Amino acid sequence: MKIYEKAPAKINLMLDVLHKRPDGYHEVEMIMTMVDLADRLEMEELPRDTIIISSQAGYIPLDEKNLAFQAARLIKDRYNVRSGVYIHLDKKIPVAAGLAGGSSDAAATLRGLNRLWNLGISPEELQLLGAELGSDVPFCVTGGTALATGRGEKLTPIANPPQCWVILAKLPINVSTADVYGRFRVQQIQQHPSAAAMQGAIESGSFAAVCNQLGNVLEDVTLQLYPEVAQLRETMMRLGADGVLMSGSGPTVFGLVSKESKVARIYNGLRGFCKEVYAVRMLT
Ligand SMILES: C[C@@](CO)(OP(=O)(O)O)[C@H](O)COP(=O)(O)OP(=O)(O)OC[C@H]1O[C@@H](n2ccc(N)nc2=O)[C@H](O)[C@@H]1O
Ligand SMILES: Nc1ncnc2c1ncn2[C@@H]1O[C@H](COP(=O)(O)OP(=O)(O)O)[C@@H](O)[C@H]1O
Repeated sequence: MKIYEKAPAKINLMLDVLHKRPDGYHEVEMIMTMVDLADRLEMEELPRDTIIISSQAGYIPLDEKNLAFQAARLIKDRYNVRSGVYIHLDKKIPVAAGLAGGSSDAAATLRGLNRLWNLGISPEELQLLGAELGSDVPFCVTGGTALATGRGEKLTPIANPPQCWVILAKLPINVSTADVYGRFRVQQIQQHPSAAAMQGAIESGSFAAVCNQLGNVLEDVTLQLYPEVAQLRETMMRLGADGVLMSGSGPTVFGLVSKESKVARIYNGLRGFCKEVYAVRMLT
């Protein structure tokens, strides 16, 4: 039997860092949602006690460094599953981009193997397993739109933002999340974005209000390291996106656009500047 799972990318509509914790992680407040740009996973049971990963993408690890491998190993160990699994990853989400591609693959693996092996694990338990793999994995398990606190693993589902187009642009730079958090200094932040204000904007259903509340304190770090990302951000604004922000630790910059008539112009304008551009819908 084969099981298929879709692993969508996330964007952070707001991201604030409160402080660095004694365990080295940062306490955050984020509002995250999913967009319709997704990896596709195919999972098939193997009689032997082994985990095999393949992918059409030549640039991700296929061994135990792969987050899908780690998710399969975790679920096998925790639930004493003797059989193995073959997982094929059809990668569409850019890697190390601030879009949680690896985390979403891990979450899709947890969901898929729960079905493949009839384990009956609840979504809450899958989220707890996900937290052992990475801070963004619990959100990717259930998706939707959520306020994430703690190191990102404590989730409160909230309303979906008003439907719109999301234009994503990624320059050929790989950003390390650990490096960006490592360089972040909370005392250098002059204006913190507000989770409450973003939640209010979303609940009001006003697209303009959502655009006004976009904010990400990690932008300062990544934009300073890579001035070309700042340029890309400005270009997206100039081309007429209604709201622009860097997602997560970057370097992907996204623009929210309400009018379909503007999408092609912005998309084509960016393509002159950046090879990887996607125009997708929010997954609401
Ligand atoms: C910044 C965000 C925003 O959604 O996303 P990405 O840019 O990675 O997509 C997340 O906080 C990333 O979550 P994730 O990529 O799962 O991070 P993890 O694997 O848990 O941690 C990688 C490293 O980032 C740092 N880290 C991560 C989360 C956090 N709240 N504080 C941290 O300081 C730690 O140094 C950790 O060793
Ligand atoms: N299934 C996977 N897909 C993508 N990257 C993966 C995967 N498994 C492990 N990785 C590694 O995880 C790192 C971060 O990848 P990714 O999740 O795409 O970044 P981000 O969290 O910034 O969105 C990369 O260095 C990549 O090699």
